[in-house]
Amino acid sequence: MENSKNAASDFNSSSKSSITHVIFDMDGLLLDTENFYTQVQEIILARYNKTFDWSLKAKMMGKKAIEAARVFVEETGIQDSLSAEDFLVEREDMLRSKFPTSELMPGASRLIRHLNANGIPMAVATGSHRRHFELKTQKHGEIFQFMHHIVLGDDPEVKQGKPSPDIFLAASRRFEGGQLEPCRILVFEDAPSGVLAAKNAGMFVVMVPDPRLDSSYHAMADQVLDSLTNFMPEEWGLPPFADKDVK
Ligand SMILES: O=P(O)(O)OC[C@H](O)CO
Ligand SMILES: [Mg+2]
Repeated sequence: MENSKNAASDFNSSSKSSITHVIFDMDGLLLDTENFYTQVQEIILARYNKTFDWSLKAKMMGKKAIEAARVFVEETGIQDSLSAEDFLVEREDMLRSKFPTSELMPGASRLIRHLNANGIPMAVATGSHRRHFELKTQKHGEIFQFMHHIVLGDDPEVKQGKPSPDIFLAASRRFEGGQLEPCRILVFEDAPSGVLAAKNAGMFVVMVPDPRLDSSYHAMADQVLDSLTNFMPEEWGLPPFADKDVK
């Protein structure tokens, strides 16, 4: 799938070289946390003799917790037995025990360190709320400290979760100098809702999807990679990796 859609090559050179700032999604992009949600949701659905699949996963991932919960109970038809609010309560203990074990996705550390070393301002925009963010990043303070700021799903400026552009526009406003032209921002995302949110904000998006996600979702992204390790900064006018930067 690497570079299976390389729309960067479709852009004129001024667009490609206009990137000055980067915004990262977190779950499933920087951190390998999406499998935790999948495992827990499989367990809960099994109680109702139903199976969790990737068509449902695609509709939930990237969203704020309550928005994803509503999708879960409605799409599976269990809303009369389990409300969205009760679903969140039910999964909480399982998630809280898993999140502190979160690992970085391949290539995340290398890319963040490279952009930081080259003075590229970075932010995180995640649907995760504060309590979950703290648990997930417990082991990764060293990497997240390179972010100029972090916008969370329960931030007051994020009225609606992804695919609304709210979170990316809020992240853009908080860079030095205020709101940037959207074409200067490159977003990294794994979720269909997140890619759409970034496009709704007018930004460029590199999608790094799970291979189980239906490829029809790739069409929205400007570039699709099978791993952050395959990102080539120079395709976006950003400084290239030096040979010494180990993947
Ligand atoms: O992918 P993120 O970082 O926006 O997180 C969203 C949810 O918490 C998980 O899908
Ligand atoms: Mg994500």
